[in-house]
Amino acid sequence: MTAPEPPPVATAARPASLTEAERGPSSATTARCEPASAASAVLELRDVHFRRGGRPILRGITVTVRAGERWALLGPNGAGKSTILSFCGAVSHPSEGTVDVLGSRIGRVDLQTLRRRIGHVNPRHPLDSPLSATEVVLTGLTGTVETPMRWAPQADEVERAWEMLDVVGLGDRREANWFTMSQGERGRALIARALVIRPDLLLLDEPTTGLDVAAREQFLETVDGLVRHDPEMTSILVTHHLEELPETTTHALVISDGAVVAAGAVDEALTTETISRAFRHPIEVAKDRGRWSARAGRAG
Ligand SMILES: Nc1ncnc2c1ncn2[C@@H]1O[C@H](COP(=O)(O)OP(=O)(O)OP(=O)(O)O)[C@@H](O)[C@H]1O
Repeated sequence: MTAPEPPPVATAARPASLTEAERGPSSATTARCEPASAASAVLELRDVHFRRGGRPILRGITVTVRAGERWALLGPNGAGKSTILSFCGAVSHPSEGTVDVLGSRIGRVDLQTLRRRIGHVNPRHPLDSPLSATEVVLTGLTGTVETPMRWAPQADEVERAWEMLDVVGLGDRREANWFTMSQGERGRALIARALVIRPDLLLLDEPTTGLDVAAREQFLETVDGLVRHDPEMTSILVTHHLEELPETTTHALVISDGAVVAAGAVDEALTTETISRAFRHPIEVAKDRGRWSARAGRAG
């Protein structure tokens, strides 16, 4: 999945509405995630359709994410995960339907302002300079990849960056050079970068891509640790792999071919039936001590 890093300026005008034929199956394929608690909605997608070049990419996605929930977004290649994440990150608009992020309707508000409240962890962070871990985290405050010219952090901002490096277990790596940091350290530094703005919503876009098993486990521990640090944190983590889900995941949205297969409490949404349907292959889903696994089902 290759969700775009939020661009620095608001995006283009809303595309024209879809015709009925282009919309494809709507209510029939829509799984609604009913609110599990009275917590306020952080994100609401209602009957969202999206098309590219006339081709339907998303078909009737409806889901509500509430404060303090930690969602996983799963589905096979090309299912539409990046496209959904681009709405969650206030990067683009649906062709039809509504998206409310942090109480603001996408298409009616300045997206750049909204993005300042959203932390985005993208393991393909395109940094080309030998910034220190502290400097990388500080670029979260400027919303840039590089440190802007003539910008210098205030003392309290540096303190905040160090605090976030402590949270992700990199307290002793403040001066580490981006070029010499391991993939795992980079991933954790990017979480600190996302957290430095005190986001109301954290998006993790296939954050364990490229990590070896030890680094992956350390990364997942870090993600689980965020919940202890801030139990109210709302997050959405995108992955293809059930093994890459943090134990603290509370809900899941499973999509396939642009439509919802399952949405809701994680233990109900991630089952052998829903994952097999989404990936169009018999897959046995198991959960052991808080972690999920998947293996191809065998005949007999
Ligand atoms: N720029 C584009 N132009 C045309 N079609 C695109 C473009 N980007 C994505 N698509 C199509 O939109 C569909 C959904 O893509 P999306 O990237 O959202 O899926 P994904 O679930 O994130 O996939 P992956 O896991 O492979 O990254 C796919 O069929 C893809 O081919």
